[in-house]
Amino acid sequence: MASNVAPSGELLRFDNVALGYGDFTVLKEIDISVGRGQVVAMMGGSGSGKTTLLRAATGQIFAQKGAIHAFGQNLADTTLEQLQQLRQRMGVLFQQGALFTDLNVFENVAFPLREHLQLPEKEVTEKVLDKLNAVGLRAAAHLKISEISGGMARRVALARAIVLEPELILYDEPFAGLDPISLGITARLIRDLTDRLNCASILITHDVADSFAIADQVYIVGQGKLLANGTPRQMEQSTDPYIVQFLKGQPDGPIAFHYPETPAFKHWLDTQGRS
Ligand SMILES: Nc1ncnc2c1ncn2[C@@H]1O[C@H](COP(=O)(O)OP(=O)(O)OP(=O)(O)O)[C@@H](O)[C@H]1O
Repeated sequence: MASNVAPSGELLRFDNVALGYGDFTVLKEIDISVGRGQVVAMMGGSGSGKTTLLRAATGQIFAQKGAIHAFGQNLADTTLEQLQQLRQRMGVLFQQGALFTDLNVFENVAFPLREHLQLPEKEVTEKVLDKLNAVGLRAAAHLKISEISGGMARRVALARAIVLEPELILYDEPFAGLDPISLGITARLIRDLTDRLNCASILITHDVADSFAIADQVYIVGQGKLLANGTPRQMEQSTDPYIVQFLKGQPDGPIAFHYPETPAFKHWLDTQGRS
């Protein structure tokens, strides 16, 4: 029983976890702990398994080995109903946080409230305007999605992700494709929302400068495992060649450009008659 109870404030925990698809293991020996009030950056090269970590945190895939606890509950031991209840305590912001184009800004943000809660209309209005205010778009509530910019659409998607006041918010590359100013604003916003909602935020990101400016903890994955974790300052002081290459964006170093050849690839190549 004791192992089922999260230490105070711990919202997500990975213990010696291996993750993958079928018999393919993407990551192994992963230990992660995310506490209330923390902003955590998950970094790593392309294909290193960042999205896979996010899928595991939301129970879309399960650990091949080890245990994943969200809100103190082992995800592998939950019923589908329990898993859905846990997911309601999470907000997920995908890179393409698709908005409903036939609904205006207000109705997009109101959507999860109407789906999950039976609230009086006055309360819906209050909650939606409050979240739109938090992302600086209160006065855009009436606009159609076709009338707002791409950067604004991201912020509407963010307001929608937080409208149910999740305890854990997962962001898949929240900075991708943003200009430097919007990027800085979005980073600040993630920090402020985390503090204001007293939730935890996990960001998958490639952006070192802006995520380091707001993160409490950084995890770097690569070569099938967790390469490093610590505060941004500890990462900056690392002399590990992989970390140095990753943080400086250097083309030459231990990070391979080529996707590794797997048995499945070799088998496919054989069937092409080109081995
Ligand atoms: N549904 C799937 N089935 C099989 N393999 C998958 C699946 N999704 C991802 N993979 C493989 O898992 C590995 C990690 O992919 P993942 O999407 O987690 O990487 P990532 O770090 O998020 O990459 P990027 O930064 O390029 O988005 C890759 O080798 C990928 O081919």
